[in-house]
Amino acid sequence: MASPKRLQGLTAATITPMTPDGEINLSVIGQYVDYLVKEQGVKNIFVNGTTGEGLSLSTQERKQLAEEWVTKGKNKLDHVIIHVGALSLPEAKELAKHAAAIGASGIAGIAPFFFKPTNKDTLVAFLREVASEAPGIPFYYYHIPPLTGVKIRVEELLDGIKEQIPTFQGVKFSDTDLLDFAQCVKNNKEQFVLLYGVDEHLLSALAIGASGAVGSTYNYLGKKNNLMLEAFAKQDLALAQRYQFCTGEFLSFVFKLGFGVAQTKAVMTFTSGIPMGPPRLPLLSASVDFIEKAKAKMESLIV
Ligand SMILES: CC(=O)N[C@@H]([C@@H](O)[C@H](O)[C@H](O)CO)[C@@H](O)CC(=O)C(=O)O
Repeated sequence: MASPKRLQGLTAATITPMTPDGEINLSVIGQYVDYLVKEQGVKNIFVNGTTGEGLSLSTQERKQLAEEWVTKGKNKLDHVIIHVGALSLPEAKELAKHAAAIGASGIAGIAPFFFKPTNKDTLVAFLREVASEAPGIPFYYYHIPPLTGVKIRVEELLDGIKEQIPTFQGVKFSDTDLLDFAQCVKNNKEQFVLLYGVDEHLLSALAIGASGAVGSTYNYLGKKNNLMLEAFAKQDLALAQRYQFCTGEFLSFVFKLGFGVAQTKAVMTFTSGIPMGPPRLPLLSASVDFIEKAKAKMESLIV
């Protein structure tokens, strides 16, 4: 996969489509790529992450999905980043090697979260081993402490990391600690790509200097968020705020109903018309009541 430019703008954290009986459904991925590009204006994807239920998939399934996204994204997408993080180092390394071999444009990894690294050095040691399996493509650290419980500050992690991991390219920062994020930007903006991952706060992160964003809502609110990025670039803060409030209005509505990956699958199904199927246990499908209410809310959104 050609990666002509540094990753910037929006990256959709892809959903893993599943059949009604819970198998991965590769047959709709081509249609999904076209939907992102044509309907949402999103040309970067982050595969097998949180939204993609990556940690609930087998290694074989993760490889199949990575291959399908790379194949179907060819000549259509700019960046296909494959999340290869796993609890087991050999598994993460195998996935990293595989992603490089199939032509992914980059890989990303979370901190292991059962036995956790307790300091920066052990985290870097783990990430270095993973990244070294894919020496020809960029590596991104996926920081998501609400889910991993690993709270090592990214500001600290980035200090000297390029000497340890030569392919280190940036961070997907899925946390609300904007002080840590700001320090990362202040110290590393020229060198690294700093992608923000809490969609409802993206405008704040842009003000701090984020290079772009990775998130679940860019699957179905990509167009509106692209307009927010445009307004921000033109220094039209009032318009950018209206777009941010629009995402916020939808999310604050669905948060009250109960919102996570299962509900994201349902929202994407009714928005795109592409069947995303059920989530995998322990997640449970969104209720009919949720779907009806979320759909009505989505249809009522105005900027
Ligand atoms: C915890 C979580 O799922 N966070 C999402 C957000 O996009 C999130 O869905 C959104 O901000 C709504 O809260 C992303 O950061 C996750 C993500 O990018 C991924 O799927 O890898």
